[in-house]
Amino acid sequence: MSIIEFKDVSHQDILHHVSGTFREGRITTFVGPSGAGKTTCLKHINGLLSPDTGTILFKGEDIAEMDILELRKKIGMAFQSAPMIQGTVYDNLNLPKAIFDETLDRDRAVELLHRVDLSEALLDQPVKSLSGGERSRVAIARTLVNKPDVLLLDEITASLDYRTVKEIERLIRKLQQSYGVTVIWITHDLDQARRVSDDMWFLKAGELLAFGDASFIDESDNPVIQRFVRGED
Ligand SMILES: Nc1ncnc2c1ncn2[C@@H]1O[C@H](COP(=O)(O)OP(=O)(O)OP(=O)(O)O)[C@@H](O)[C@H]1O
Repeated sequence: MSIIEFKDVSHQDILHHVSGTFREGRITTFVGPSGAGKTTCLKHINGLLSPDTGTILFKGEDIAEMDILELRKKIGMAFQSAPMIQGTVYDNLNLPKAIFDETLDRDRAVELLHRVDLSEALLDQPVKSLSGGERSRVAIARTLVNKPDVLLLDEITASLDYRTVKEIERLIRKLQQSYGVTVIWITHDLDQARRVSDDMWFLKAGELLAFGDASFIDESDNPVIQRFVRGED
């Protein structure tokens, strides 16, 4: 079943009549050349950007009609450059609650750290003392604070070393399998996309050329996709 659907979405000169679905409980990876519109699509899903024309449905409801803060409770987002505020790990995990004038229980904060395989000893550490991999995990834990149905992740493993990249990949899979969360993410690494995707969306120059089961990336007879796979684009 689809959890999010784009219906004929256009945005400035960046996205052109994009129509496609994201299946519930799956990991979908955006692939395609630089500047294809991947990040722009992602930002449309949690209302950071709005379509000029067309509609985006979340569980059948037009997100333009939804309360934006409620939408962002249901759709958590972490960027590569996940902005961390100065302060402790707890301060950062508390941010999504603070937006609603609420406070995150410390017990819940510890539980979130465990979910991303971090020790509770980190809770009162300043974030600036963390390694890149630990920061990525805190960024992911922060997206889980409001128990979202969907996680949006943009390039969260860029600039991490190979071993840490693999650990974060395992974590993404674990979150999907253990909690049934739908993951929609972007990576520039096609091998990584193959390793971690159930589904893919292939974008080129703002057009969605293919979407669905990830196997299409290696089986497509579309010359544009074939060139991308050969590393020629
Ligand atoms: N705020 C903006 N105003 C105008 N153009 C923008 C804006 N943001 C992005 N663009 C342009 O839109 C196009 C798509 O950008 P986007 O970042 O969505 O692509 P992408 O596929 O994520 O690229 P990359 O893989 O390089 O991150 C690019 O040509 C970019 O220069």
